[in-house]
Amino acid sequence: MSSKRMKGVSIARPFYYGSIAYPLNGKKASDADHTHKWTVMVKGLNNEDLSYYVKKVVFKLHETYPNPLRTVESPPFEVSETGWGEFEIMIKIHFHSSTAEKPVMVYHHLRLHPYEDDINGQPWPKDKPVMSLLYDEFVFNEPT
Ligand SMILES: O=C(Nc1ccc(C(=O)N2CC(c3nccs3)C2)s1)[C@@H]1CCCN1
Repeated sequence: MSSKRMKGVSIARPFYYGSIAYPLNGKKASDADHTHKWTVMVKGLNNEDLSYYVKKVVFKLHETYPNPLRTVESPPFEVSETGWGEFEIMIKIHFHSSTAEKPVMVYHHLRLHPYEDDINGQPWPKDKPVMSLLYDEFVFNEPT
């Protein structure tokens, strides 16, 4: 493959972002009110290493969290916390200068609770995690 970047070509790279939340079910947390532990993340498909083109990811948590702006400069690009509620998390993905791409900003609504009962109508098991992951693609455009 030519090492010279071909003009007028777009390259799409898949990734997903979102959260996985686990009920604490009374287990220890930094704060007695915290009912869940959760992780918000940006991942490549099949655990692809995004650091080939992602330089860092900034997660902006709710302002009540200490140091709400969390910068992650190496994979895994994720932040784990405990808490009691659901809120919007801003995620800003920065690329290596070699890609000459502007940062990408996405918003994720942290989910701790399932939308409804389990798929077969049973109540959601109290220790079952809640995943909310969305698929997207970075599109790198070659200069024309
Ligand atoms: O929940 C919601 N907003 C939330 C903001 C922050 C939340 C949270 O969980 N935590 C703050 C964090 C800490 N507090 C002190 C030390 S760390 C643990 S929840 C909204 C309002 C109702 C519906 N959604």
